[in-house]
Amino acid sequence: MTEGKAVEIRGVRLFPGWLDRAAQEAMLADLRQVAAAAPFQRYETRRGQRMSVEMTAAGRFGWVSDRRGYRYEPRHPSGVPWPPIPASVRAVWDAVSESARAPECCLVNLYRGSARMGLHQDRDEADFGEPVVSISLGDEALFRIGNEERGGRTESVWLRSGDVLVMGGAARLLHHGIDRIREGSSTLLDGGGRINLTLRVVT
Ligand SMILES: O=C(O)CCC(=O)C(=O)O
Ligand SMILES: [Fe+2]
Repeated sequence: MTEGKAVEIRGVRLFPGWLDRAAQEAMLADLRQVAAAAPFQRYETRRGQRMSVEMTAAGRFGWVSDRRGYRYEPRHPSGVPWPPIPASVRAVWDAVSESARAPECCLVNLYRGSARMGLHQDRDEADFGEPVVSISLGDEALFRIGNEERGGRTESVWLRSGDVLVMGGAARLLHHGIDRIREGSSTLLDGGGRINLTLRVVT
């Protein structure tokens, strides 16, 4: 782990290049095991649209979506419990979250091709005093940061492989999303694409 200095954008703290290449590869190996136990899925929304991002999770809870809506669940849709959060991932939380609690969910997002994530707030958790910690692996992604209210001006920043970002404090409920991935900008993932991890305290 290489400790860089934080850049702040609207209170979101970005640590560029927090993980070096070897640490990224080790984390990816851990995530392959997570995905073997709890395979990636493209969830349906309540309105019946398939999300472009493939998802899985680790930890006590995983975030899922289907025709009943979205929520945290203690099991993968197949019925198996989510695998534990890898120690390599947990170490990042311990280093940057400034939280006294342990993360209860590591949501794993896989972006391939034209996958994107629209502007949204992370607000399915019980305690907004706890931060969300995000880790980027693989292709670069254009991350858009908005406001607590809907609408208004936004700012964008490219997230690169190994970058870590913390949305906490006054920035916890800012709208954010991924406009697009720069395909082929990283060689980390076989077959290209980007994995994003978000660590959250759920209860
Ligand atoms: O992929 C990212 O960097 C952001 C993911 C995100 O906002 C989420 O999973 O809630
Ligand atoms: Fe989010």
